[in-house]
Amino acid sequence: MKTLKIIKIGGNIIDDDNALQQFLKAFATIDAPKILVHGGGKLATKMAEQMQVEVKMIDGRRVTDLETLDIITMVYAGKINKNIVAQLQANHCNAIGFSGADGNTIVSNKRPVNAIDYGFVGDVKQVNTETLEILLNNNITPVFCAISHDKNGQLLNTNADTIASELAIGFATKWNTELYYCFEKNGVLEHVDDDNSVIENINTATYKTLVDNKVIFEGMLPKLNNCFHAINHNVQKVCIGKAQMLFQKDNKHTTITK
Ligand SMILES: Nc1ncnc2c1ncn2[C@@H]1O[C@H](COP(=O)(O)OP(=O)(O)O)[C@@H](O)[C@H]1O
Ligand SMILES: CC(=O)N[C@@H](CCC(=O)OP(=O)(O)O)C(=O)O
Repeated sequence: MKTLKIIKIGGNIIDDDNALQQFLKAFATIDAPKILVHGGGKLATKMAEQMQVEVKMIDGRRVTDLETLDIITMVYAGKINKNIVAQLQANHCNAIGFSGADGNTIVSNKRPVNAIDYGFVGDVKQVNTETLEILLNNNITPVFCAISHDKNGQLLNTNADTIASELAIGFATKWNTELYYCFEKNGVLEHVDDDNSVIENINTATYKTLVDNKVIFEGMLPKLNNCFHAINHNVQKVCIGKAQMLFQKDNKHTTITK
């Protein structure tokens, strides 16, 4: 089986021009099939505020009305995605930008309205890998933003961590798939302010204890739920940490196991 690395980067890299440049330079040197997934939530919030559109987040998810959907489409699929693709091209990595609508790669259902109406937010129902495999087999690197579609003409906002885990699951039966979540800390930490307190391995049982003891909270909860979703659906390797974990062998990070 061929190995595929799916790498997700969040706000800490995207919002910092130098960090992004450095990361993309290093990413371009990965001489193996790879997919980059990027968020951009912080920039979308900034843009919405500048345009005086109300920002509403519930449990880390953006309530996405039509105006907000326009903003996130411009920011995620436009500004951030195209900038990353251009910089990868400058680093001799042949990249192509994707939303889930492109090549019908990620189909989702608009989240049903229960207690909360999230608006135009999509829950992934299907990942189509055929087009992506043709690109990967020809040394072309897909770059995904956090947008999917419903196959009826509607774009939907889908969390970037979820896009990454669902893509990984979509590939996992045919490829040896590795999923890497890069964020601003060295991994899941025993003490959130101490970057030296990395928990090197978390499994289903220790995860429960860490949540019960409130060691893990806020944004880390949905991120870890995505990690376990992936590891329980054939994804071979799931890691969380700083981007350096990809490039430096002895860089401490967290590995998720069943
Ligand atoms: N045990 C923990 N270790 C590390 N970070 C944690 C932990 N518990 C909660 N967090 C929080 O989770 C955040 C990461 O989630 P989030 O902000 O959603 O990431 P992203 O960079 O992908 O947007 C960290 O910045 C930190 O504040
Ligand atoms: C539905 C939903 O919440 N979507 C996210 C998508 C962007 C994202 O996930 O960005 P980060 O990884 O940088 O947080 C949002 O609009 O904020």
